Amino acid sequence: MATVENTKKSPQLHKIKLKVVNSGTVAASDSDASVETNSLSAESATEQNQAEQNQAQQNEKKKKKIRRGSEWEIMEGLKDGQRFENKPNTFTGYLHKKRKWPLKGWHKRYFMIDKGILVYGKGPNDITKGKIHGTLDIGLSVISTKQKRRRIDIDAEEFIYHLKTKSDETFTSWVQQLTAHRLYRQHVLTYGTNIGALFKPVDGINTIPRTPEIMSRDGSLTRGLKPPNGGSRLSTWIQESVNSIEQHQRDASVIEQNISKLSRLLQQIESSNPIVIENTAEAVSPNVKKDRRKFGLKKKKSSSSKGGSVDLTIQLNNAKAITDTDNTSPLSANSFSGLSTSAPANSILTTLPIPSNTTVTAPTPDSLSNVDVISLSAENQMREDFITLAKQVIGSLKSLVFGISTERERLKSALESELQVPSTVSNQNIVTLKNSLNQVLQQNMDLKTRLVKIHEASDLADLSCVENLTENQQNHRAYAASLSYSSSCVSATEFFDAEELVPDQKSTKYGLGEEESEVRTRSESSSEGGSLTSEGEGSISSEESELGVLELDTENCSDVRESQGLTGRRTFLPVPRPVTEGLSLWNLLSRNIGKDLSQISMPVTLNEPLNVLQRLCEELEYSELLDRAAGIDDPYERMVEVAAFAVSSYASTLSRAGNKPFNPLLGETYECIREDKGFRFISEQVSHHPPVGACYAESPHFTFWQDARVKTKFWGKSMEFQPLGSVNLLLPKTGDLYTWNKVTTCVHNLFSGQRWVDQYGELRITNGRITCKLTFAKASNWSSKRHEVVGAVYDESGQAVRKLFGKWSESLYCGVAPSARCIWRAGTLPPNHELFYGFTRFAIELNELGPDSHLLPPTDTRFRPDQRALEEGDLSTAETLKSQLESMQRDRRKRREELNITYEPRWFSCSQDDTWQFNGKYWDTRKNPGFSNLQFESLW
Ligand SMILES: CC(C)CCC[C@@H](C)[C@H]1CC[C@H]2[C@@H]3CC=C4C[C@@H](O)CC[C@]4(C)[C@H]3CC[C@]12C
Repeated sequence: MATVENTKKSPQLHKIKLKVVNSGTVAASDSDASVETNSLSAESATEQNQAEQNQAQQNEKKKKKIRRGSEWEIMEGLKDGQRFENKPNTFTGYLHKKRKWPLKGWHKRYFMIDKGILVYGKGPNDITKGKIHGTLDIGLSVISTKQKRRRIDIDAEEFIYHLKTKSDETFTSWVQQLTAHRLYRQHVLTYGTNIGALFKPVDGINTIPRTPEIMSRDGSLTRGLKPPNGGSRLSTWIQESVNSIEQHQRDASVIEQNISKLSRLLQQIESSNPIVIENTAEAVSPNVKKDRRKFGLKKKKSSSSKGGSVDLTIQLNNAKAITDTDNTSPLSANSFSGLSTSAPANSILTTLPIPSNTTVTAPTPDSLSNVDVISLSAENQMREDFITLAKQVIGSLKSLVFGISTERERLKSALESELQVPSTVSNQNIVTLKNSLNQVLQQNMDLKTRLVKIHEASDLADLSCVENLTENQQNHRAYAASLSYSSSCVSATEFFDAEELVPDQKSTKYGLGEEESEVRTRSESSSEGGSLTSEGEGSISSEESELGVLELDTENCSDVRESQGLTGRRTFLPVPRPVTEGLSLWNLLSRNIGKDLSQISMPVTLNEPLNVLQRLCEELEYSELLDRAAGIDDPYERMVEVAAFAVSSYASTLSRAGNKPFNPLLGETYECIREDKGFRFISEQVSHHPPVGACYAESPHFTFWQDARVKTKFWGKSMEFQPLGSVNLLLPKTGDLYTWNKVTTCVHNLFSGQRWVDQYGELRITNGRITCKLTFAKASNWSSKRHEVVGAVYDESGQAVRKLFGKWSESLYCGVAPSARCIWRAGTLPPNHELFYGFTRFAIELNELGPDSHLLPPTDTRFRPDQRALEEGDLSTAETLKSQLESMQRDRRKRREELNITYEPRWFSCSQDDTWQFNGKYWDTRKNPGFSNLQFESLW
C-alpha cells in the first residue's frame, strides 16, 4: 500500500514510502512502479523518532492482512544452508509483457521456464524453432510480485521485465513456478547438479554450511560468488562446471561464426540482383507458402494464378533457410560454407535448401513475363523483413553468448576465490597497494598545487564579477576557458568523417554582427575538445584542433597559459577518492525498508564531494551552446543548438555511477560565477520533504532555470531517477522561451558488480512553435544503441526539418551521415578520473573555495564541512559531521513545527503553478549590504 502524504508546497508530489511488511515484502505505491519515492538521492536524515517508527510498525502489522496482495512482494531466494534439489517441470504459458521500449503498451508473449531459465517468444512455435526474444536467469534476478494487479516484475540487470497475467489463477501458478524454478536454479548455481554425490547429507541433516557471500541479501546470487567450503571436491565440481561451460562457450563461438556468415550473406543479399526461382504454384512447398505469408508477400493476381509460377527471390529462400528448423539447421550444418562475400549469387543458391522441384533461372525478360513478379515494394518489404528477422536471430544468439560467458566468469571467480589462500591476505595486499598509489598521487597533487600557486602569484589577471565584464570580454574569456577543457576533440567512437569547416561561411549564414562573428571565428579555431567542437557547417578534425592551439601559441601567450588549466581554477581534487570496502548497499537498503528513501541516512562513503545544487550547475558545462544559439537567426538552427545543450547536460553522468551527490540541507545555497563562460548561477534547497533544489542562471545571452525534483523507483537491482518538472531557457534576443523535460536516469548493478548509468526516454523541447523530439535509447549489452540519441526538429506543421543523432556521452550531429555536422562533443575526462569520482574538469572546479569566498553567504555549499572533509579524504570526520548536520536539521524542523512556522526559502518563491521562481534578490544583496551583514540560520 502506498503511504501518500501531500506536501504543503508541492501538492502534486506524493511521498511514497517503502514498508517492510514481513521479511522480503515491500510495500510501495499502488502504481505500477515497484517502489517509488520523491527523493533525488536516498540520503538525508531519518525524520521519525524511534517511538514513531515502532508505532508505525505496529500499525503496519495490523494492516498487513487487509493489504496483502496490494503490495509489491520480493520473491525470496534460497536461504543459507537451504537446498532445493527437486527439479521442477518445464512450465509454459502466455503472459503480458510491457514493451521494452518505450515501455508503452503490453504484448502477449509466450513464456517457457525450464531449470530456472525463462525464455520467451511470440508463440510456442517461436520457442520450438529457437526464435527466442529474450532469455533470463531467474536465479540471478530479483523478482517482485503484486497480487492485486497480477504483476510480476523481473529485474534481470540487463532489462527489467514487467509482466502481468490475465487471471488470478495464472498469476498464482506463475508465481509458484517462478519460486520453484528460482530456488532450483539457485541450488544448481550453488551446489551444482551432481552435488548429491559430492555432499552427502551427514547424519540425515540435509543442509550444508554456506558462506554468506554466496547469496546476496536480495536473494539473488551475487556475481563472483564464493562457494561453500567443500575443499578439493568442490573445486573439482567447479572445474567440471567450468569445463562444460567452456564447451558451451566453444559452441557459442561456432554460433557466432555462423552469425557473421549470416551477416555477410545478408550483405550479399542486400547488394545482389534478385535471382528468380521458378516454381509452379502447386509445387510450392508449404514452408515456402508459409514464409511468403510471414514476410507479407502477396501473390500478384494474375490470370494464370493457378497454373502460373511464383517468383521467389533469393532473399526469401535464405529467410526460409534461417527460420525453418525442420530443414537442415542453417546454423549448425555447413550450410553457408560455400559463401563468401565475393561468391556469385548462384553459388549461394546451391548451398541453400531448395525444394527439389525448384529450378533456378536467371531473370531473363522471358522468364519474367511468364511468372508472377513480386512488386518492387513487396521485394523491398521482403528484404526488410528478412533483415529484421536475421537481426533478431543475431540478437538472441548474442544474448545466449552473453549469458554463457557471464556464467563462466562467475564460476571462474568462484573457483579463484576458493583457490586464494587465504583470500583476506591478498585483499589486504590490494588495499595496501591502493593506499600507496593514493599516497603517490597525493604527493603528485601537492607538487601540482605548489606549481599552480607559483603561477597564480605571477598571474595578474584579476577575475572580476561577471556583471562588470563587457560582452566581448566575456566571449573572449569563454573562448580562453574552454581551451582549458581541450585535450583532444577526437571522440572514442567516431560516426564518420564530418564535413570540413570553412570558417568564413558561418558567420554570414547566421547573420551575426561583425563583433560577434569575429569572436566566434576565434573561438572556432580552438576546437575546444569539449563543448563546441565545431561551429556551423562542420566539425573540426583533430589536426585542425592542434593547429588551432599552435596558432594561439604565437598569437597570444596568456591564452595558452589559460588553456593549460591555469585560469586560477583547480584542475584536480585535493585527494583521490578514499578506498572503502565492504559496504553492502543491499544491507543498508533492506535495513531501511519502511522509510521514504530520502529519509535513509546513507554512509558518506557512498557520496561524491559535490551536492545536488552543484550538480544542477554542472548542467551548464556546455553553456557556450546557448551563447551560440542566442546568436543564430534561423529558428531551426537555434533549436538544434538548444537540443545539443539539452543532450550535453547528460554527458557528465557517464562516469559518475559509483557515488551519489550530497543531499543539500534546507536553506543551503550554491553560487557559481563563471566570468570565463559568461554566466552566473544560483541555487537553493527550497524544500526538504520532498527534496527540491531550485536554480537560476543568467548571462547576457540567456536565462536558464529549473527546479530539481526527482521521483525515484527502486526495482531491485537498479534504481530509476525520473526528474519532474521542466527545464526553462529564455533567449532574450529573440524572445524565445524553450522548455523541455528530462529523461529517466537509471543506475544499474546497485548491489553487485560495476554500477553503470543509462539514460532513456523522450526529451521534447518546444518554444511554442517549433519542437524537437529526442529519443534516448535504452542500453543493452548486445545492442549498439548504448547511449544513442536520435531525433529531429519539427516545424509548426509537424514536418521534420533537421535530423539529429549522436550519443549523450559523446556528441550530437545534425543532418544525415556522412555529411552531418557535429554540433557538440563532450570534453575528455581528466587523467585518472576513476580515482577522482569520475569528475569532469568542470566538476572538479565546482567545490573550490576561490579568492572571493568572503563574499559568499554562510549557507554556501562550499562551507559545508562534511562535504569538505570528504573532499579532503577524511572519511571519519565527514561521517561524524554528516550525521551531526542531519540531526541539527531535524532539530530545526522540530522547532519550526513547535512554533508553527512555515519555512520560507530566501531566494526563490513557489508560484501558483508549483514551480520555483528566483526572486532576483541574491545578487543585489550580495552587492549591498553583502551577506556578511545579514543574519542566517546556521546550517553547520
Ligand atoms: C546508491 C548510490 C551509490 C547510487 C548512485 C546514484 C547516483 C549515480 C544517482 C543519484 C541521483 C542521480 C541524479 C538524479 C537527477 C539527475 C538530473 C538529470 O538531469 C541528470 C541525471 C541526474 C544528475 C542523476 C544522475 C545519477 C544520480 C547522481
